[in-house]
Amino acid sequence: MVQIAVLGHGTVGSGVVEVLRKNHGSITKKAHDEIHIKYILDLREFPDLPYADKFVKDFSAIENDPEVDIVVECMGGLHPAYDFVKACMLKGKHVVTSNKELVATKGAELLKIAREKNLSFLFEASVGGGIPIIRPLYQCLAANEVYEIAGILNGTTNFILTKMIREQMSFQDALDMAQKLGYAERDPSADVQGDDSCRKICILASLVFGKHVYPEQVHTEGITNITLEDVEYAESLDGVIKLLGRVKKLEDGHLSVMVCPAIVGRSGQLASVEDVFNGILVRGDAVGDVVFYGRGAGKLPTASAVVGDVIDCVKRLEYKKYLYWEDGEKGYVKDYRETSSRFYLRLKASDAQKVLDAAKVAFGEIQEAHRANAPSDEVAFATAEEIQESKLEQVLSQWEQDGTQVLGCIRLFDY
Ligand SMILES: NC(=O)C1=CN([C@@H]2O[C@H](COP(=O)(O)OP(=O)(O)OC[C@H]3O[C@@H](n4cnc5c(N)ncnc54)[C@H](OP(=O)(O)O)[C@@H]3O)[C@@H](O)[C@H]2O)C=CC1
Ligand SMILES: N[C@@H](CC=O)C(=O)O
Repeated sequence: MVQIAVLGHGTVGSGVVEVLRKNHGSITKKAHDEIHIKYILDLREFPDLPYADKFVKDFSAIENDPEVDIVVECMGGLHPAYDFVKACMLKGKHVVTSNKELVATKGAELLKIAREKNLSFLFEASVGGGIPIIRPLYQCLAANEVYEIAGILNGTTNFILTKMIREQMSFQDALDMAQKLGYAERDPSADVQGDDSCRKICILASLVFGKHVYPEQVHTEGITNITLEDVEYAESLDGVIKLLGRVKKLEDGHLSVMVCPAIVGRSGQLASVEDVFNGILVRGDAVGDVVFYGRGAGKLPTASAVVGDVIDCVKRLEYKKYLYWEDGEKGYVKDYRETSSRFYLRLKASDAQKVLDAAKVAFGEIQEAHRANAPSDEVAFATAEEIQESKLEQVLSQWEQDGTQVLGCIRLFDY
């Protein structure tokens, strides 16, 4: 019998317990051993649960119990999650976590400890909720030189955007719903400001390219400035707005990594990913394009990934399969201002035609965008060519000085 402890009994932790209890028989067969939950750590009391006797409030009971083989961390946040996970590993316990903030920030260090101590440190649920993506990347696609990953990596924001686009629901109402459904982070600003997607693209980039990419190296924009007007203009360009995380390997060996709202073409591979679903496009030199799709958040989908890791861990208590990446370094991720994209711009100017003429001079060919009942002082267009970010900043700053107001600026990506 393998004894485990679950840290945190919120959305994910309670889902993990539920799945382990509900599917106990089949999980035992697949793990070739019985998995027994010895402790559940939480700050709250759960006296009415049939497993109320397992709750503890003192972490040291778990840390110091040599019978606990695997610790499943579902508390979230960096502290005390990092301190607890590290302490458990130093005591020789394997760790499974759903905590992307932990992996994106401390992954290289914790993977090093795992290797030194001959332990598993697994985190399938940290990216894409219930979608298998970590294991396919380091196992099934290991033959490839992966050169690009782009994905809708956050269920909450995709849910909000879908509600705004399909039902004209307000941003706040959609966010409230996502919180009630257990999709959002404890502090939902991490979802809507892009930090959650940033952590996830950091994990994927670190795993695929072998060197830690830290969240502070990644230019990150959220969806808080996206309006229903932008949604309508995007439709006229035959596109749809999605929050994307993207990493590309550049020819000089550096990475371009970014999180931002983007207009993707309706016929592209990510446009139809709606609601809480995530879609992750991986480009490999042998396989070509592969898209992973499924529920990116929520209690049971996430528990599915966590429990899958627990089973894998139990099967490998003796023979580890190491995940690994090195510490990162300054300059590894290219300054986003040196990269280029196509852009959609929405502007307010007293002389709209003058702005369109100036746009053609600055950016070359443009495609005008339209929406019903647009005021006469509003113009919107997409550039046909890619523009370097630093050049765009210069042009927009000059226009603002000349009295043109930038109401919207969104990249266009070909996925
Ligand atoms: N929700 C989702 O769909 C997904 C979440 N994740 C990740 O999984 C992790 C957990 O998320 P989620 O379950 O949604 O979060 P919740 O806030 O629902 O659950 C966290 C639980 O941990 C408890 N907790 C927090 N700190 C401590 C502590 N110091 N000691 C004991 N218990 C503690 C909380 O107790 P209390 O409430 O009393 O503070 C709460 O019960 C996060 O890292 C999240 O990013 C990953 C994929 C999907
Ligand atoms: N808040 C996250 C939860 C899963 O990672 C999301 O909405 O995607």
